[in-house]
Amino acid sequence: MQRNTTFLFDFDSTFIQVESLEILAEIALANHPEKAERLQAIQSITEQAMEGRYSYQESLAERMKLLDLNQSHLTQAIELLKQKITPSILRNRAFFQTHADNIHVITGAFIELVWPVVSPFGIKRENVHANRFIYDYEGDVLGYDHHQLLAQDQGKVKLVQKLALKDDVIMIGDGYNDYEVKAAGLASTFVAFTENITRNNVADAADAVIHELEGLFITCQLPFTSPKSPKKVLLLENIHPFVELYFKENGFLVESLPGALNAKELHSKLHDVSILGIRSKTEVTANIIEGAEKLEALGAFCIGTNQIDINKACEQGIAVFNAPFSNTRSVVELAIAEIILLARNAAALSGKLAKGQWHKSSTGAHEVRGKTLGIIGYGNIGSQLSIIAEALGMRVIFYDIADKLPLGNAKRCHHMDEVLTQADIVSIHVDGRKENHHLIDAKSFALMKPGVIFLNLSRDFTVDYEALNEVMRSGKMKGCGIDVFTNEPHESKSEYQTPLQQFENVILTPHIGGSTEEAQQHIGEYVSKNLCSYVNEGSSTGSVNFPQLSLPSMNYPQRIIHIHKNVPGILAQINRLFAESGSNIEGQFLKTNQEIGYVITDINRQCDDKLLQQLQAIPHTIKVRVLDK
Ligand SMILES: NC(=O)C1=CN([C@@H]2O[C@H](COP(=O)(O)OP(=O)(O)OC[C@H]3O[C@@H](n4cnc5c(N)ncnc54)[C@H](O)[C@@H]3O)[C@@H](O)[C@H]2O)C=CC1
Ligand SMILES: O=C(O)C(=O)COP(=O)(O)O
Repeated sequence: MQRNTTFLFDFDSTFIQVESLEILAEIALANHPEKAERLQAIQSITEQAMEGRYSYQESLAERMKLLDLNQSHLTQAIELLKQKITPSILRNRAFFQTHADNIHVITGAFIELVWPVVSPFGIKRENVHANRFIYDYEGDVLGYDHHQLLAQDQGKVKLVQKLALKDDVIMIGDGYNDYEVKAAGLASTFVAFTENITRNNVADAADAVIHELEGLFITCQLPFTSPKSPKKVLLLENIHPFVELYFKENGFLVESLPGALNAKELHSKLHDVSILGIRSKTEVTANIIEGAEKLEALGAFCIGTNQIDINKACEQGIAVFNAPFSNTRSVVELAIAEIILLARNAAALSGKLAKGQWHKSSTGAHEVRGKTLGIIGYGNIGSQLSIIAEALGMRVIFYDIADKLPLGNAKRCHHMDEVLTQADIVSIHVDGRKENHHLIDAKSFALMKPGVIFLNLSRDFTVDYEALNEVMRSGKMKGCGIDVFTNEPHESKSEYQTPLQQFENVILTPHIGGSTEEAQQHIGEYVSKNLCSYVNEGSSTGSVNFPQLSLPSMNYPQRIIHIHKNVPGILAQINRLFAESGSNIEGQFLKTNQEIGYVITDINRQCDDKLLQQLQAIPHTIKVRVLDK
């Protein structure tokens, strides 16, 4: 970069995506009767001040009068603002760290909010210039320090004047008061930053308009460029907020949507997406995968992967990841709760009392101690349920198609019918493979004992729900707990009808078995880290369809990843091409599974286009990826 350049950054709507005072107002006015009017007034004053149509000094005073702040509002606002850092700022953290001596943040926002957000970027405390609150002895905000230069009209101009910078100065911001610094002759260049908001009069006055921070590197001809153009991540179905933050911090562009998408919407969204994150609702069919040209990895932020066409993902060289045990405990706790409540008729009695009917009775209400729990599917969930049920004094029997070690005193049955005929409670925990369609049908219900309690917290299609309705209608069954339904809605708040709603002793939950904060946080951390290390370094740990390789970090100029159908002789062909091109292999890793061969080669130089084309042309090649150190 040119030496002796100082960069002055605005904070609100530049460093962060929002106006910090507006966020603070949202929090402080949350329960205020005039919330809407006051927020609107604050927004309108901010806008007028930012466009240079209103005195800054008065605008700050007016806005502060509308708020009644205390310390807890500030704490909440800081947490929110940390999540609102502008994406291109976030992915260029290295720029701020490298040039910390020459970067100042100059803002009318308050230091209490600004410092926690900018300090992780290595920006120096003495280079952050902001307003400050004044507090009473109880920590409530009395007001702000009117004497600060930044609280006054032309505050930024006065402040920069006082700094008496000797270097070439570049001011970057979205507001008219940022332009004023250049207009006053205190900066050689004013760069209008429009990633969050575009103000036409500000952009018109600017020497350059940049939509993302990378534009600054080009405008100012700085050799400091972002290492690669950022890859895009699409997150659906309300995935835990940690995930968005994690990907942004790792330099990805992230779009998060609250619901699932249908096939058409998903198809059109995926054209430029490298990583897709979903939960159980989004169907990722063969067609969708075929159309997603840039897709490298797919994360199921849940246990089940039956919603994804895994074979097609293998054919296209797309690695699929899930969280095989992060929500196991949550499902088990719900199942245990349902077993107890149904055994006590509590669901029916609670429903009656909710309607004003007091039905105190012990008839048909039972303890679960000593009762036989029959578990179908003794995997992660089934086996953990077994342990907790035994701890409650239940007798456990189970059936699994795989040879599973019985835990505690649980008894393994060799046929599902043995479980169905003996159990007082039957709980289904099989995986979502296609063969399990209507595993439990009318015949299965016929085998069960009268008064049985039935739970399905696995997948809807494992149970014939028409047959379940019939058996509930017949009165044979004591009750059922159902968490998974046919055609579940895509959005979290929707209407939903099922014939099971007509019965009393039922517990119907909207697929919340794994929906606890603990589970979602753990799933978020587990899956996003695996996805990130796959895309950035090639490690496939945690993948459900790729051979699992945990790789050392990249120490050589390039890592070439060759994904191919698992047929003999490919490795030899790859190595012949490396040898012929004069590349020295510094490290090599190979792992195969039934479908895929996964070869990772670290080489001592940048691979040229010819070599890449040759690697791609090896018969049975699915995909070649190149990772730069
Ligand atoms: N309701 C919810 O929110 C949640 C539901 N789930 C679902 O719960 C189910 C179980 O999950 P995990 O225990 O983690 O899976 P898992 O893969 O650890 O265990 C499934 C077990 O079922 C066995 N199995 C498969 N087909 C069978 C059959 N026909 N008969 C007997 N055994 C059979 C397998 O051998 C395996 O041991 C899955 O369908 C999963 O998608 C998981 C988490 C949350
Ligand atoms: O983990 C699973 O397989 C589940 O069924 C949970 O799905 P969800 O993340 O709640 O959409």
